[in-house]
Amino acid sequence: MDPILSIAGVSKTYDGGFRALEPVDLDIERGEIFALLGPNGAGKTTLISIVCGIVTPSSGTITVDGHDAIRDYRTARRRIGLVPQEVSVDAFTSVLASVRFSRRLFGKAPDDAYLEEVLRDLSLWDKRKSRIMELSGGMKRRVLIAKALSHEPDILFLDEPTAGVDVELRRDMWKLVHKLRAKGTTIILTTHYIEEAEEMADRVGVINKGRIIIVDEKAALMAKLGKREMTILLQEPMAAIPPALGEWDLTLDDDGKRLVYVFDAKAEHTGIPSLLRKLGDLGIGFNDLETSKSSLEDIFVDLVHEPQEQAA
Ligand SMILES: Nc1ncnc2c1ncn2[C@@H]1O[C@H](COP(=O)(O)OP(=O)(O)OP(=O)(O)O)[C@@H](O)[C@H]1O
Repeated sequence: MDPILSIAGVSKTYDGGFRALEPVDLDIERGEIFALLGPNGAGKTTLISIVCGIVTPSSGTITVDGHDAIRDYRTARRRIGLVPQEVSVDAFTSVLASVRFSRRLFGKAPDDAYLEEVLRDLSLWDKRKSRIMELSGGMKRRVLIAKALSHEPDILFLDEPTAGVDVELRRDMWKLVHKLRAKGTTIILTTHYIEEAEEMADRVGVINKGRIIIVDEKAALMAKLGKREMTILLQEPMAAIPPALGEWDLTLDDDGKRLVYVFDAKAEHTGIPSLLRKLGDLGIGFNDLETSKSSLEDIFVDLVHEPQEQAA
C-alpha cells in the first residue's frame, strides 16, 4: 500500500541562516502510530509544521495521500489534524462553537453527532457551553485535540501531546489514540519522553540536530540496539571493583551490595558465563541474579550521544 504521507528531501533553513532540518526522507504507513523522538530543539516541530503547511520548507516535497502538500495544499491539509504544543484558542467562543468552526473551516458538512462523540471522548461535553477563556489549562488542551479532530482527519499530528498535562488527560488521550487507530487514523506524535514512544508507537524515528538518525519498528529497534543489565546481589558488600574484573562493563550500586553488568543482548558472547566463573574463582559469593529488559531509553541515549561526550 502507498504510504499515507511521504516526505522527500525536506530541509529547513530559517531566515537568519539557522539550519533546523537536514534533508529528511520519511514515509508514514496508513494506520500506524509513529513517534518522532528527539531532544529539545531537534527539529520535530519544524518538521511537522512543514507537513501541516505552517512553515515553508527550504527544499523537498511532501505528499499527503497522493496530494502534493504545496501545489494541492487545501486537499492535502484537509486530511490532517494538528494538535499544536501551544494553547492559543479563541478565548471568547464556547467549546462547541469553536469545534464547529474548526470543522467548517475545512469545508466539512455539519455533524453534531460526531462532534458530540469527540467532546465526550475528551470529557468536554459538560463544558461545551463554557467559554474557552474560563477553562483550565488542561481543559484548553482538550479543546485543541477536539478542534484537531473536528474535521475527521486521516492523519493526526500530536506535537508533544503530554508535555505538562495531568495524568487524567494523558490517560484520556491514550484511550482516544487507540480508538482513532482502530478506526484507521494514522497518528504521528513528537515527543522527548521515551516512555511515550515506547508505550504508544508502532515505529519510532529518532531525530537529533535536524537529522533523522534511525527509523525502525519499535520492537526491532529495541532488539537491534538494546542493552541488558544483569544485577548480581552480592553476599558481602564490595568497596571497589577488583581489577581482575576489569574486562567486564561493571558498576557498583546500593553501597556496594549490587554489582551491575551491562551487556549486549544480541551479542554471540554476552560475557555472563565467564563473569560468573571469574566471580567463583575470586571467591565472590552472590545470593541472586536479576536481568532487566532493554529499554528504548538506553537506545536513545546511545544514539544521540555526542562522540565528544563519550570521549569525555
Ligand atoms: N522561526 C524560527 N527561526 C529561527 N530558528 C528557529 C525557528 N523556529 C525554530 N527554530 C530553531 O530550530 C531548531 C529546531 O526547533 P524545533 O522547534 O523544530 O525543535 P523541537 O525538536 O520541536 O524541539 P522542542 O521539543 O523543544 O519543541 C531549534 O534550534 C530552534 O531554536
